[in-house]
Amino acid sequence: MRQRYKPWADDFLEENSHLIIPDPSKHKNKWRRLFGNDNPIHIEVGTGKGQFLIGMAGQYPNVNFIGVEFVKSIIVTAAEKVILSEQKNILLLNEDAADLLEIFSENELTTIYLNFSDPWPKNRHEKRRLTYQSFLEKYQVILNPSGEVIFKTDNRGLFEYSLVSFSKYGMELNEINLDLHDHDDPTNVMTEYEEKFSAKGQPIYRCRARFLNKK
Ligand SMILES: C[S@@+](CC[C@H](N)C(=O)[O-])C[C@H]1O[C@@H](n2cnc3c(N)ncnc32)[C@H](O)[C@@H]1O
Repeated sequence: MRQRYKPWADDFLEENSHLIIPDPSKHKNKWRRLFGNDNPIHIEVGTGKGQFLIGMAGQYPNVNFIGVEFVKSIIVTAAEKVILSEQKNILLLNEDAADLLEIFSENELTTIYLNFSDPWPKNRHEKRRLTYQSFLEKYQVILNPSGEVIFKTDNRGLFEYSLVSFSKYGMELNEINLDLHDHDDPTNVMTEYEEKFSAKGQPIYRCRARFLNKK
């Protein structure tokens, strides 16, 4: 995702620390307190510029949404959009998904969205894919027993890899969709990448996956 360098990004982060939460491990097991309600928590990992999160927050006002994005300049763009949207049920974290276990406690989340995750097509980069086993291990801990991972992508190779990775890990696969836009689904909130790729006529793949044996 291309972004301009934003030299003022650090100041922006500091001024908006109510939205882009610094030192998030302090809130481990206390995220609902920060939202000021007892609603379920859904996170998007690799949230990009925030379009999906804002759309979902509007559609589901009784859900707390958290976007995790490790590129500072991108999360600043997402934050600017969240501020304009005036949605109160969104928080953002400028963090690496590799650190999710430091940020969320066991069973704290209901849903993890992986939208158009970077494919990392080279074999030697497999460990960076957000559906690699080491990430699944983290998702398994922080999702509650009925929680699920919902994965959307335009990338056939990453989709196939991820279905295998989920299955090998013993996850239950549900609703494997090979052309999400084949029919109108008014509940589907499009991400920036989804808009771009579906406008080019590319099929969008989606699946839902659940951990059967929660540790
Ligand atoms: C291809 S973009 C997709 C953005 C958005 N989800 C969408 O669908 O439009 C992937 C995003 O994931 C972020 N990302 C990749 N790996 C990450 C990680 N380990 N932790 C946090 N963010 C990550 C990238 O910086 C990038 O913004």
